[in-house]
Amino acid sequence: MNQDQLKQAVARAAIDYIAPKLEKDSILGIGTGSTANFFIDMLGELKDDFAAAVASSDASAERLKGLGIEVLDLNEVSELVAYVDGADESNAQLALIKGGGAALTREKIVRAVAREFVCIADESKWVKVLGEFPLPVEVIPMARSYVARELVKLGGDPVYREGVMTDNGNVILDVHNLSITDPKDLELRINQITGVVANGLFAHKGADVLLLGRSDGVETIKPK
Ligand SMILES: O=C(CO)[C@H](O)[C@H](O)COP(=O)(O)O
Repeated sequence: MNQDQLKQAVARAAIDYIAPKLEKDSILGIGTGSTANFFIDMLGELKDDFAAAVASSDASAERLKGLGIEVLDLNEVSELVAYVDGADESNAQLALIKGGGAALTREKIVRAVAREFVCIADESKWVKVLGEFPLPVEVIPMARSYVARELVKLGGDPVYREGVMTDNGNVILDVHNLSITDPKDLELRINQITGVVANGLFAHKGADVLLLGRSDGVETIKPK
């Protein structure tokens, strides 16, 4: 199976996982990226079984609306039955790196409101130690150089993602060459740098379940 087929398989597994949890008034949180897109496209099948969705990006919101799924502003919602999204890396504790698609801040906010985070990923995202994928950090534009210098002090090599502006009007620094042995600690340290809006470590609130697509099937993984 190629990577896209694995992504489709985990999207299908997420539909099967979510379907029994949906009630007529349920609101679902939906993430961003190519794996999330496969999920969104299949979610059309269930659109009469839940009330509405909240999306972590404008792109996902448009895709959902295109299928006739109502999209709500998060401020209108007090709880999401689940949040379904992809990841750039996951370790065995289901601490994640996210933000390859620059949507990390909204993803963190939507995830915070969700009862359960169902992560969907192909096996290329499964790692022993997080950090081979450069860690995205969303930064207020005027703080970019200052934050970059502070990230160097933490041992990383930040690279400005040129030409990219987030849905919140900010910029992204991708931090290379980190070996993240304590994701919870690093998540807090980076958040403490003035000018950082959010970083792509989902360690304090990681995934509750990972549906991991392998060539021999989808594995359901709970945090170690
Ligand atoms: O965090 C994300 C977007 O900000 C995505 O979930 C992550 O980049 C994975 O993307 P894909 O499913 O396309 O591999």
